[in-house]
Amino acid sequence: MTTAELVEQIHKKKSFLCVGLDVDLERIPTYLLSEEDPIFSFNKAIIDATHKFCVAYKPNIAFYEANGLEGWKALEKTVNYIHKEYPEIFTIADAKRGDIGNTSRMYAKTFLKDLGFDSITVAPYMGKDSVEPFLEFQNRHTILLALTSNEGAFDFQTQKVGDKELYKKVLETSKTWKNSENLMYVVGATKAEFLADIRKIIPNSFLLVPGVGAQGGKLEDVCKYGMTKDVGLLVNSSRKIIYASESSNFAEIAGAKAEVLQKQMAEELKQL
Ligand SMILES: O=c1ccn([C@@H]2O[C@H](COP(=O)(O)O)[C@@H](O)[C@H]2O)c(=O)[nH]1
Repeated sequence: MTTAELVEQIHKKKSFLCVGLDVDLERIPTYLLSEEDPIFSFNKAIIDATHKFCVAYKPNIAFYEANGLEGWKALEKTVNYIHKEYPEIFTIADAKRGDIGNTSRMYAKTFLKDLGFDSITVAPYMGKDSVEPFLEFQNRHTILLALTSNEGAFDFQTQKVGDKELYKKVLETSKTWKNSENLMYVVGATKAEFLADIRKIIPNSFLLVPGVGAQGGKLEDVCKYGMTKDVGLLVNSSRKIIYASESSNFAEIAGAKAEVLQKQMAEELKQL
């Protein structure tokens, strides 16, 4: 999907919500566990109930890998289902990969070609040659970790390297890489106050913003400091939506939670 198509969808749905599909078998309704593929059954119900209110889905790959081969099969079925039934929706493999060039090339092939995700999260730590193999894919997006939502972000990312914080170096340096137009960045909603500075370096890039909901980040703050004229934001919420209810109406309740966020986003979009 191109960025222009993503922006079009955001305006059409009045939403920049990304629903995180972090399926934990210990948290899904127990009656689903007797189904042939409980992970896919859960995802399908969540997707069918929330698709009207969101523009992106983000399965975090850890939750699939943790279930071995069955998990990988469920991941593949989930991304195929989204692309077949709701082709207007942007898909994010939250895999946080990155390695020496020839290894990164394999990660990129797996997620962006074979599984067909529109984007993948990548760690910048190993530098240019670890990220550029992901950037080669046309109309696919590499979402580089810039300033993450967790407390540990202060261990390295906000520390100065020379005269500048590491996360700022990541933003500045990554702009010089080949096919950098295919870059987006992760910035945690819990670090919204950093967004004004971040926008000085990357005024137009799309940001994936996790941390609204369970981690306490505020949508209003993210919009105040991070929104661009083309919106420039995909705000993720996972647990607060998909585990809002553990009973048989879990999907309906997830839909209602997603709608609440969508309505807040529609209000924010009026200010553009
Ligand atoms: O900085 C980051 C990067 C990724 N994540 C991931 O996003 C979701 C957040 O889930 P919630 O349940 O809405 O807290 C999850 O998959 C994280 O691994 C992040 O939180 N922060």
